[in-house]
Amino acid sequence: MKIVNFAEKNSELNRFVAEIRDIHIQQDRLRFRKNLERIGEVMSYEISKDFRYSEKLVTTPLGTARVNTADDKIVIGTILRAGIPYHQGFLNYFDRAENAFVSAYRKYKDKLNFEIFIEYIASPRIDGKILILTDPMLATGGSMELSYRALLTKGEPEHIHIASVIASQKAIEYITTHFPEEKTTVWVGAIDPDLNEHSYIVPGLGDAGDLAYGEKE
Ligand SMILES: O=P(O)(O)OC[C@H]1O[C@H](OP(=O)(O)OP(=O)(O)O)[C@H](O)[C@@H]1O
Ligand SMILES: O=c1cc[nH]c(=O)[nH]1
Ligand SMILES: [Mg+2]
Repeated sequence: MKIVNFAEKNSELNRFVAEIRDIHIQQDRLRFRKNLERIGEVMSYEISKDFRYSEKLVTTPLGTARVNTADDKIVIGTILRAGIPYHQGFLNYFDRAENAFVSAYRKYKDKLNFEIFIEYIASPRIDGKILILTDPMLATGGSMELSYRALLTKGEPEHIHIASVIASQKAIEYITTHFPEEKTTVWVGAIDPDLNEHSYIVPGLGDAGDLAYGEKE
């Protein structure tokens, strides 16, 4: 399985990731959401290099230009809530893509133990399409896997791109054993070493959904 870790190369994307992590900057919700969106845009550009292209003829006012454009059918799938601004970044580039939304939430039995529940799914058919699953945080990898399984009720994608901003090392291992090896690619802004006892990524950034939209009850 190909795993692309953007932190291994220096680029402006690192600054966006640094800002969403930084306790002095991340409280600015508008900037937090905008940075998730910008990271989605940068990742879209990189992922687009893996698509299939063919030459098209474009009529300009002065003649005909030959342009290589992508032929793949793309579905951007997102996990609520923190996925929303990140999703928008992908949609800014893949503006002709179809879209899927899944809700996944942690239901705590006590302070430390939780189950993940999927209650809502809105998706087109995904057979033979390129499915880009976007969620800024991959902590245990459980929400991503369950969301993928929920989307499989809508067909079998040709390829799956998993895009996250911060993943734990454990989640990367989880994804490599729970997604089809031959047709999954993982794109992450950074891979962090630890999960704490609440299964939050350490150092991570905290709760992405709360930082984007405010605390919930
Ligand atoms: O890999 P996992 O262990 O499943 O954790 C990751 C999930 O946690 C976050 O969502 P959260 O449950 O905080 O929901 P929210 O976006 O509504 O805050 C994140 O956006 C992922 O969906
Ligand atoms: O570190 C984590 C884990 C789950 N959800 C988050 O937003 N952050
Ligand atoms: Mg959250």
